[in-house]
Order: sequence, then structure tokens, then C-alpha cells
Amino acid sequence: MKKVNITIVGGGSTYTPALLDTLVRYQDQVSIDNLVLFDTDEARQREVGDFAEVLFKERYSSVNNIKCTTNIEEAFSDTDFVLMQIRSGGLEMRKHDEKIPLSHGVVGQETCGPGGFSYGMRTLKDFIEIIKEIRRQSPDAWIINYSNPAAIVAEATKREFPNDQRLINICDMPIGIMDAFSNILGVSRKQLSPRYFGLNHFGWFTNLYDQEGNDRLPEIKEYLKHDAILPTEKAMSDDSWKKTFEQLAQMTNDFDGPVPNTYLQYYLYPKKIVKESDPHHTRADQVIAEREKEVFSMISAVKQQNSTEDIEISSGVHGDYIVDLMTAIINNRNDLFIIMVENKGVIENLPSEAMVEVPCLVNSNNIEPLRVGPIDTFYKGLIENQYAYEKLTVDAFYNNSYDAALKALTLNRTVVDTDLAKSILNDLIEANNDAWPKLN
Ligand SMILES: NC(=O)c1ccc[n+]([C@@H]2O[C@H](COP(=O)([O-])OP(=O)(O)OC[C@H]3O[C@@H](n4cnc5c(N)ncnc54)[C@H](O)[C@@H]3O)[C@@H](O)[C@H]2O)c1
Ligand SMILES: O=P(O)(O)OC[C@H]1O[C@H](O[C@H]2[C@H](O)[C@@H](O)[C@@H](O)O[C@@H]2CO)[C@H](O)[C@@H](O)[C@@H]1O
Ligand SMILES: [Mn+2]
Repeated sequence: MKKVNITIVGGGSTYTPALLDTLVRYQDQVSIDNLVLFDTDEARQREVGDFAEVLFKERYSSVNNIKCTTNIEEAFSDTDFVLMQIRSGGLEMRKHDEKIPLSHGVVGQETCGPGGFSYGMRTLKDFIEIIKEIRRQSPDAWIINYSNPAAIVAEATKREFPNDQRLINICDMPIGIMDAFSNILGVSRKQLSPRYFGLNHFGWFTNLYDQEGNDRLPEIKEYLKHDAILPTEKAMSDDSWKKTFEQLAQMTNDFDGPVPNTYLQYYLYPKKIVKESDPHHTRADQVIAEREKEVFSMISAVKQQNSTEDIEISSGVHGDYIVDLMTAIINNRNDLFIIMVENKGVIENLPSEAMVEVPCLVNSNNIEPLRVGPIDTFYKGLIENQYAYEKLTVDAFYNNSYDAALKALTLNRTVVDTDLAKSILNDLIEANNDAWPKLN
């Protein structure tokens, strides 16, 4: 098997230990030569690097070299795969993204509404610079991006790198949802083949075929008429994720048609979401107190005993999905993944240039979207509105345009009112300061 060099950008991410664990578990499918962790936060990355040393020495010792660097010029030479999971501004800035909109009575969320807008403006600044450097050092590397807000990132990267066929934006939410569905159906997720359409964090399942070709989605819809579906993953076992999955039942029953992604709750029930949010303690506070703390305690425990034995390296679909995609490319498998791609007629009655999220067949040379065809008025209307918001956000970034930013936020279903959009935007500008381009 050909050996590959892998770089993880956001080496200090809370998701990196589980991703490394997945790479260890998949060593019969992907053989690693050199592994690089790149992060701007040296202390944070050192911790994950120390963890990697112990993990690989114990369970994957054939890896030639593991390097940690904060020097971007050292990160990408001769790399084959770059896996990206950066959080520009960290969880501290996520608090502002969530709390500022909530202080105005608007949904405060990591990737949706004004919070996603704010996070997007920060991310693009860092992200584009990193991709340029990757392409300077390793023009043929595959770049698989998880960094959020993925919809905004995908729209910007399409504009900035229009001919780059090896830059892939993905999200694990659809398969996180599929895991929960497969649990109800008693079928493993990998035996289910989804049909899905929309934008990132803004899509719907239309079918869920099993290996005999039967569509099992009607069973899910029937189930949701009287029972809630709960997340299956440990990473999603807390109350806020349970609540999110519970809302899926109402969303599915309120509208006749396909089954929505859980993220649609922020757009379809914004008043309810705000009412149930605590503007002083948001998801960012919870992640800092829980996931971040747990991951770094786990690392301390591994370092202390110099072994991973009997220590649970909390994993979920996140690591598996990115590595499954990587191995489908390496091994030319033609497997199906839900990916963000340029529409180009896949969803017949949406703009050709929209970055849609649809099932695609992936092999060593191609990412081939499955045709969706035309979609119904309700979904078309929602998606066109949301895509206009995404485009204007990217316009605001590239043109340093306050006007485009105001139009983006006014269009967003979580805001709507212009005066409200203006107040939120002004507060976000102040909080983000130099982390955003200056808007004129
Ligand atoms: N697409 C998806 O479905 C999906 C799923 C889960 C997480 N995510 C995303 O993954 C990312 C990581 O999440 P997290 O909770 O682990 O965040 P985190 O803050 O724990 O980790 C992110 C890491 O990125 C580093 N970083 C920030 N800016 C950087 C830059 N310019 N260059 C290099 N490194 C940089 C930080 O120092 C930090 O170590 C976020 O963007 C999150 O939204 C996406
Ligand atoms: O609020 P957070 O930081 O816990 O999560 C936000 C992310 O939520 C989704 O990711 C899920 C993922 O789908 C699931 O498989 C598991 O790994 O947990 C993640 C959440 O912890 C979403 O797709 C991401 O885009 C969000 O960043
Ligand atoms: Mn996602």
C-alpha cells in the first residue's frame, strides 16, 4: 500500500485526538508515512502532540515521523492529505457570536444566523491564507475541510480557488443524524444510502435506501409521529443535543415532505429557540466546561500512564467520516458521501453556482454528485433566501462592504428586521475588531 503524508490543521482541536484514534483504527486502509500537526496555539497543540506520540508508539509504530509545528512554512511540504479543523478566534470568540445576537433577542448559534456570519468573517481571513500556502508547497494535495461555518467557507473557496478540484468541504451532521435513524431501523449506517439536498446545515433527506433497495425513510417519518429520535453518539449525549433531536419530530410533522437536518430548527422556530436559550450561558460555555475539559483531561491521563490502555478516547462519526472519505480517495472506492459541491444543474431549479450539499460518489479522480432534479417551492424559497445570505456574506468579506453585511443579516431568516440587523452588526464589528476585515 502506498504510504501517505498527512497534515492536520487545527492540530490542537478538541476533535484531533479522536481523529488520530480513527487513523490508528484504519491503518489497514491508509498507511501513514509522516504526520504533521499544525496549529497557531503551541501549548494546545503540544498537548495533542504528546498524546499522539504515546498513541502511535503503542498502536501504530510504523508511522515514520510525527511533527508538531506552529510555522506554516513547515506544515505542508510534500503532504498528500490536509485535514482542516480550525476555529478562528477560538471558543472565547464563539461566546460573542452566540451572546451578541441573543442580547438582541435573536438566535445565537455557532454557524447559523448572525453568529455564523461573525464566525465566517473571521474564518475566511485565516482560511484563505492557509489554502494559498498549502497550494504553494503541495499543489496536488487533497484538502478535506471541516472548519466552520462550512457553507461560507465553501462559497468563498469556490470563488478564490475556482479550478481546485481537490479542495473538499464536508460536514458530519447528516451522518450524525443517519446514525440515529439507523439505530431506530436496526440497520448499520453504512448499509444505508441517503438521498439529500440543500446547503450546509440547511438540507433535507428525501430517501434512505437499504441494501435491498427499499426506502426506509417512511418508517422514520412514521416513528417521528409518536416518538422522538435521540442521538446515538456519546459526543452528543448532553441535554442540548437531545433537545435538538427532539425538535426534529416537530419539524418533520409540521411539514409534509422530506426530513430536515436538525439545523433547520434555528430557521423554522427562531422564537422558540431564543425563548429556550440562556443569553448568559450558551453552547460555547458548555463546550468549554465539558468537551474541551474532558479532552484535555483524557490527554493528561494518557500522558501520566504513558499509555492509552483502558482510557476512552471519545470518538464519534466526526473522525470516521473524514477518514472514510480519505480512504475512498486513496482506494478508488466510489463510495457515497454527502459533500458541498457547485450545483451546476444537480438541483435543477437552483442557481448553477450555488454551493449545494448533496450525495456524491467519490473515487481517486472524481467527486460525482448524484442528480437531485427539481425541488418543491417551499424548499426552493428557503434555500434561495439562505444562499443569497451566504453570497452577501462572502461579498461583504471580499469587498469590505458594510452594505453587503447589512443586506446579508437582514435577509437571514433569524433576523429579518433592518434596524435589528444594524444593531447586531455594529456590536459584532466592535467585538471582532481586527479579526474581521474593516467594513466601510
Ligand atoms: N463541518 C462539521 O461538521 C464539523 C464538525 C465538528 C467540528 N467542526 C469544526 O471544527 C473546528 C474545530 O472545532 P473545535 O471545537 O475542536 O475547536 P477548538 O477551538 O477546540 O480547536 C480548533 C483549533 O484550531 C486552532 N486554530 C485556530 N485558528 C487557526 C489558524 N489560523 N491556523 C491554525 N490553527 C488554528 C486553535 O488554536 C485550536 O487549537 C471548528 O471550526 C468546528 O466548527 C466542524
Ligand atoms: O456545539 P458543538 O461544538 O458541540 O457542536 C457543533 C457541531 O455540531 C455538529 O457536529 C457534531 C457531529 O455531527 C457529531 O458527529 C459529533 O461528532 O458531534 C459534533 C458536535 O460535537 C455539526 O455538524 C458541526 O458543524 C458543528 O460544529
Ligand atoms: Mn457541520
